[in-house]
Amino acid sequence: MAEKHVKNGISYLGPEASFTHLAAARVFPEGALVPFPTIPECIEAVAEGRVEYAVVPLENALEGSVSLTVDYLFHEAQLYVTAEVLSPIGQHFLVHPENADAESFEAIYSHPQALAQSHKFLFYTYRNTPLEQYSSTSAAAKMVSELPERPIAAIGNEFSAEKYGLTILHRDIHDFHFNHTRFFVLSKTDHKLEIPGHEDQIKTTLMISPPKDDRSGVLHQILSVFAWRQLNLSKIESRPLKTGLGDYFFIVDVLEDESATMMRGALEELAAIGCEVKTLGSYYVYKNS
Ligand SMILES: O=C(O)C(=O)Cc1ccccc1
Repeated sequence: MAEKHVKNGISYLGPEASFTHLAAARVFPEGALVPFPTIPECIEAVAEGRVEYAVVPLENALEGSVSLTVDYLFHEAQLYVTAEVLSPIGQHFLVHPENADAESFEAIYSHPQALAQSHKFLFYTYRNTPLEQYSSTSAAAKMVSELPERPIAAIGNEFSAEKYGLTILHRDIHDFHFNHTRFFVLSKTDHKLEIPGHEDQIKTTLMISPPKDDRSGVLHQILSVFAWRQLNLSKIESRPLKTGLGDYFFIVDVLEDESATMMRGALEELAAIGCEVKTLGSYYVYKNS
């Protein structure tokens, strides 16, 4: 098992029973999982060597990228992706059992992604109730469990309901059925987590900064590097470089190992056309049920 080799623990966005905790438990079922209150703190813990791995949410099928994670990986830390965990996400409306019959709620707390994923339900059912952003779904659930005297609610998963003794007042309130989140398992060293049960397809994530001269057709040039080599892309996204309006870098997921001949050629050619490439490494996908 992977955790036999994990000496120093695994950071995740806590507290217990967050979606990130469930993702971390998929790849490290018996690992020393250490909760941190924010995503940057999880990433810093692994960058500074206080833990060996960090598990962080990267992208949600309904809401898109978690920009905090993407930007931190690009601007702040040189870390590698050792695995991806793909988890189905079910959002529920959680209340303290003492408030299960409340007519209305003072406020609804959750992680911004969870609030956004449940937007339609909240709009049609609790239009006049303030929505309050919280550091994670499980932190919101924990808080609701500690304040029975306040008629407040949290949005989170079934495990939070169980762990913190909450009642599920409304089940499956996320707006679209296909609600999945991708999580990255990060490390300071470039390697693949290889434990039983991964998907066959290998992936490589690259962060590509185009040449500074802003010449026309540069995105086309970048894409052709992959196209003529028949390297399939499963994602391309632009993020601000934060150097000026209109300056972007591209996050590209390629369905190939970075050590493959075609990939090495692609990386060389990207450098030759003036791109700066930060590779996050190659990894397998682990599906969570
Ligand atoms: O808040 C959590 O539980 C997290 O782990 C972050 C998150 C929030 C919503 C969907 C997926 C991950």
